[in-house]
Amino acid sequence: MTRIVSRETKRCNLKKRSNCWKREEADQLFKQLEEEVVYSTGEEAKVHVFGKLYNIPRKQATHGDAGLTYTYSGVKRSACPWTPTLEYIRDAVTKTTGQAFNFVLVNRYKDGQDHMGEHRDDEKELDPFCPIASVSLGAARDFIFRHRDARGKQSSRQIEPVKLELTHGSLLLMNPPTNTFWYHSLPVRKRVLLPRINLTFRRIVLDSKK
Ligand SMILES: O=C(O)CCC(=O)C(=O)O
Ligand SMILES: [Fe+2]
Repeated sequence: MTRIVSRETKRCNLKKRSNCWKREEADQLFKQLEEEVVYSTGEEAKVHVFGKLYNIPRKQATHGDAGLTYTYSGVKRSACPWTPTLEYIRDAVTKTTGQAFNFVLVNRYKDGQDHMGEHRDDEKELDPFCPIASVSLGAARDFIFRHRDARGKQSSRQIEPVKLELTHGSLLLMNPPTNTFWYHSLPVRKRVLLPRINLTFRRIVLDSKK
């Protein structure tokens, strides 16, 4: 695992393993996920921004233990059952990290036009002591972290963003308290023509189980 450093090392606590899965295995996992994952439609495929509903610029699915729900961008999503491939990847991530996960958010970007805006994974139902484990398959994409005090023109501090490339078969661990102090985004990359699937394994505290 490579530790990713910034001047704010203690707070931007990331670890990356580029070759968690070899090329052939990663190809196979991508193919299986394309067959198994059913992406949200209707209300669940939208986000609330300042009281309005918008289509998200990618596809999303949520899977996890029975009964779990997760509110993301103002829309509540319930977890579909684990598929065999998601379970297989989850178990491999648990073996590598020593952490148990009960939920995964799947994001599918059809090409470089699909993206994710700057945000923190700071939902109240997440276990604050558990890292978020991000598995990437398919096209490599840039992933950018910006410190909360260094965003926008009127920012109070000058802290360099942390830029990573998330490649096919890689695993990125976002350890606490990264998501308290750093925002992250997956920007548009017009030259990327191929799809990418990202899985973020999370631990939801069971109080939020309904
Ligand atoms: O696609 C990615 O790598 C980012 C996913 C992400 O930030 C999220 O699911 O919250
Ligand atoms: Fe995120």
